[in-house]
Formats: sequence, structure tokens, C-alpha cells
Amino acid sequence: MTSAAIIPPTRSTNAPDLADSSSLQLFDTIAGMGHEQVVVCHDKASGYRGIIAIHDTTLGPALGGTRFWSYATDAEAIVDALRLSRGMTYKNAVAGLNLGGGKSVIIGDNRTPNREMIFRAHGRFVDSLGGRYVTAEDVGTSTGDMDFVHMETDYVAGLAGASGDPSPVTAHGVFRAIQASAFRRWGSDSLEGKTIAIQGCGNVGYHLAKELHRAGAKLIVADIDAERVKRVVNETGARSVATDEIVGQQADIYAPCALGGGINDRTIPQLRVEIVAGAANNQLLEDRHGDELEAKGILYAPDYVANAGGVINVYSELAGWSRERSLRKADEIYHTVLNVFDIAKQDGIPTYQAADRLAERRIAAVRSMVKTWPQWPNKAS
Ligand SMILES: NC(=O)c1ccc[n+]([C@@H]2O[C@H](COP(=O)([O-])OP(=O)(O)OC[C@H]3O[C@@H](n4cnc5c(N)ncnc54)[C@H](O)[C@@H]3O)[C@@H](O)[C@H]2O)c1
Repeated sequence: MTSAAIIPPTRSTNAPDLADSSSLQLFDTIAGMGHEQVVVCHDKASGYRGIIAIHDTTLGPALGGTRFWSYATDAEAIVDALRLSRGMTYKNAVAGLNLGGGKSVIIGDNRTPNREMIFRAHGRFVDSLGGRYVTAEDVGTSTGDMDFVHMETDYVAGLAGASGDPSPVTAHGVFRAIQASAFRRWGSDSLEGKTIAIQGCGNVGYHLAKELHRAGAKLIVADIDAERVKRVVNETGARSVATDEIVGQQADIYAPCALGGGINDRTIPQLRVEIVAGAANNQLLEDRHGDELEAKGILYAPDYVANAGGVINVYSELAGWSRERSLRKADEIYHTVLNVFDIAKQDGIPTYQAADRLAERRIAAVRSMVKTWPQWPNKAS
């Protein structure tokens, strides 16, 4: 069996078919997926076992969080690191940032109280890469854990008290993605009087609801947490519905802002909207669900383009940007989404594929830029 058969070229974080993981062909696999480097790390004292995957550094240092998870096998952990790091290359590229894609995973029970030594060990390995990889928090890790990483390396973002809560920046980017989708669909980006169903009233859903309300949209919301629904209803006049009813609401736009995988075989037949655009990561359970939205005539703003405000916020910490500058960068998501729609139309492909194409074009363009060497080679002498 070839490595391509083991890991299909998809950006989804869903666990791939690992039935044949015992025969994982590592070098064929990373060559097929385009990775530059995979580092397997071990620290005996803390029991730390980590994998750092650097996918592509054409645009800049590889940025991507650290996931702490109990993987069933080592192969499953490696595959997750490979897929997530490649996803970050695409996400960072379409966000228009000078960042490549990377990701790391730590294998183990993420509820362990033994955090300092594990994350300091991780920090040392991150530091050993000299800035080729910059980490941040992800599933199973917290800002407190990143403080431990920071004891050993400066190549870490998302520290407590640094760039702050990313959700207002993410929400603003999603708002701009919604406006761009409206423009493409109806010829105007005004959301005045449009009905928008938001799934999830968490950090992003809350800020998004407020921004949509200011723009004159009518909102329908749902969350499993009644307090969070109440806050949005009180502040925006939204109508709330049960969580299992939100996806089937008659509306203009559906904004998934809860968990991933929400666009699937069960929910697509229920959708009664013209646009899907929201913050959740990995909204399409499988790529084919993007084709099915297309077939149903629903315009889909690809998730990782719409929610790029999150990574813009991380970048702001590295680059020393103000909140205003981050929001201005998130503003550009409007034009990026329109670009994606243009590529989809020109190339006759679904929008989720067009997003990948936009990322690949930017990376290829930067890779082929003329190389200038301003420094005299013997500068040190
Ligand atoms: N926070 C960011 O800056 C950011 C950046 C990029 C992507 N995202 C993605 O956006 C999504 C939302 O992020 P967040 O920071 O607001 O998370 P959050 O945890 O604050 O909010 C998610 C909300 O969804 C609710 N929820 C869970 N299951 C639900 C269901 N079945 N029906 C309705 N509501 C449900 C939760 O109760 C919670 O209130 C996530 O998928 C996240 O990965 C967030």
C-alpha cells in the first residue's frame, strides 16, 4: 500500500483511517504531504513524549498550537500532527500572514497535574528549532501551560496577558466573511433586515451577534448553555430556539459558531438558508459535504478563511500589533473571501477547494519571488 492511501490529502482534523497504521511509511507520507521536518521528542524525567511537525516555512516560521491528547497509537499521534500542521500552512497563507504551518502534539492524559515539567520539556524542544516553529495553546492545553513553555523558549504565543482574548478579532473576521458572502449572493453587503441563525453563543458567537445586531440583522440563536443564550438575547433582541432546531431555521444565513463537523449528512437536508459562514473549525464533516452544499445552491464561506481572525490575533502578539491593527487585518477577510469565490467561479470548483488554491498560489508566488541578497557574503570578515 502506498502512503497516499494511508493519509488522504485532506485538511480535516477527523482521525484518518488508521486501520493500516502499523505500516505507516513515514518518509513517503511526509514527502507526499509536503512536510519539511518532523521531530520526535522524549524526556525521560517528565515522561514527556512529543511530536513537532513543520509543514512549510516558505512564508515564515511555522506557527501552530500544541495539542495534548491520549492517542491510541504513536502512528495516530504522528498522523494528527502531520494533518494539523498542513492545515496551518493553508490557514496562515490565506490569512495573508508571514507565517508557515506547523503543529505539535503531546501524547498523554491532558488532565495530568504534572504540567510544569511536561511543558518545560516541550519548550526546550521547541527552542531547539531556533524559531522555525512557534507554538501556542490548542486542545488540551491552556495559557498557563504556555507560561511553562515560555520558561524555556521565546517561540511561544498566546501567553496570559499578552494579545488578549482573540474572539472579538475572530468575530469581526467572520462578520466580514458574512458581508462578502452577502455581496456575492445578493449584490449588496448590507445585512439590514437579513435573518441570521447563529449556532453557539460562546466567545465568538457572542461578539458576532453584537456586530450583526449593530448592522441591522435579525438574529436567531441557540446554545446548550442557557446563560450564554440569555446574554445574547438580552443584548441583541435575538430570538432563541432549541439547539436541535437552529440548523433547520428558515433564514438567509447560517453561522456555525459551536463545534466542528456540523455540516454533515444529517444537517444538510435541514438547511433552509442561502449562505453558510461561521467561526467553527472544520465545519464540513468531510470534504464531500462542501460539494453537497454547492449542489444545494448554498454559498459556503470556507471556515479557515472566515475564522482567520484567531491566527491574526496570535500573529499580532509576535509582531507587536495593537488591537486596532489586528482588527484592520481581520477586515481584509472580506476581500479574501471574495477572492475565494472568484477562483471557485473561474476554475469551476467548490469554494472549499478554491480556498486551498488561493493558499497554494500565495505560497508559490512567494517561493518564486526574485531572491535578493543585500548583504555582502563576507560580512563577518
Ligand atoms: N475563539 C477564537 O478566536 C476562535 C478562532 C478560530 C476558530 N474558532 C472556532 O470557533 C468556534 C467557537 O469558538 P469559541 O471560542 O466561541 O468557543 P466557545 O467554547 O466559547 O463557544 C462555543 C459555544 O458553543 C456551544 N455549543 C456546543 N455545542 C453546541 C450545540 N450542539 N448547539 C449549540 N451550541 C453548542 C457551547 O456551549 C459554547 O457556548 C470553535 O469551533 C472554535 O474552534 C474560535
